[in-house]
Amino acid sequence: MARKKIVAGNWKMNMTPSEAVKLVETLKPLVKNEEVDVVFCVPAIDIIPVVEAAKGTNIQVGAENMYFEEKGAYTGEISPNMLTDAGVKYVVLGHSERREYFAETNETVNKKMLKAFEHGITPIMCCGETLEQREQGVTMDFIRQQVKVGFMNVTADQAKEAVIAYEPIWAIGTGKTATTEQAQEVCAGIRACIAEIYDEATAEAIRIQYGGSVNAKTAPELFAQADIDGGLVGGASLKEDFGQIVNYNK
Ligand SMILES: O=C(CO)COP(=O)(O)O
Repeated sequence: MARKKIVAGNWKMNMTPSEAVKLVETLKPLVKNEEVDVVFCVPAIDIIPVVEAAKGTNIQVGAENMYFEEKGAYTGEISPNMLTDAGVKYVVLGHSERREYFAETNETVNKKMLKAFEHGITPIMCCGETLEQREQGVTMDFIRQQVKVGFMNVTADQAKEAVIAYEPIWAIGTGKTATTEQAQEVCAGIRACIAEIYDEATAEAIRIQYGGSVNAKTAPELFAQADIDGGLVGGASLKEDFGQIVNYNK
């Protein structure tokens, strides 16, 4: 069975609540595509107004992070229950910016993965190499470790529902998209890694996105690759271009 494409915007630390509502109003008519799951991953404070503004549309709302405990003395953190109660369906976990600036590790990502599944939130787990690692030829070793630790104790049935985003760090926000061949090669490698951990059926079911300077021009070719099931889009998700990216096949 063919996997449904999933195109998610990662707004990062952009858009105040009022700006967020305006952006949803602008994008609402542009992001209709029945062949694609459309997700807006937004800052925590924007979640409630964005869920409200997206009611009755095909837009699903995601968070950009989540804590792995249920509740308690964790000042500043957001729990899975808070997210589901607000209407969140997806959560981005282990984005390279969180790994770099907020000490996120494969182990904390794994704890968050398990919590997300426990609460019925679909994780979008990010992985990806630095330029140095690519040049040293250890791209796949590094990513396999991220995936293997990230999915520790995740069942095959859960993994089938998960999303992995391959985001080469050197391509994020740099305007340097990985070539289609580079992106396809790593996404195929990630799928092979999932087949090793689980089985062929799980590898066939899991959705793998590419992220890193995706734009309206590069999306069609990228998303047409055998192992690329859509994209995680940063900068271009804040503009009308996001509509074209979602409609890459039109
Ligand atoms: O980090 C990204 C999405 O999570 C990619 O960001 P850009 O699309 O801005 O390069």
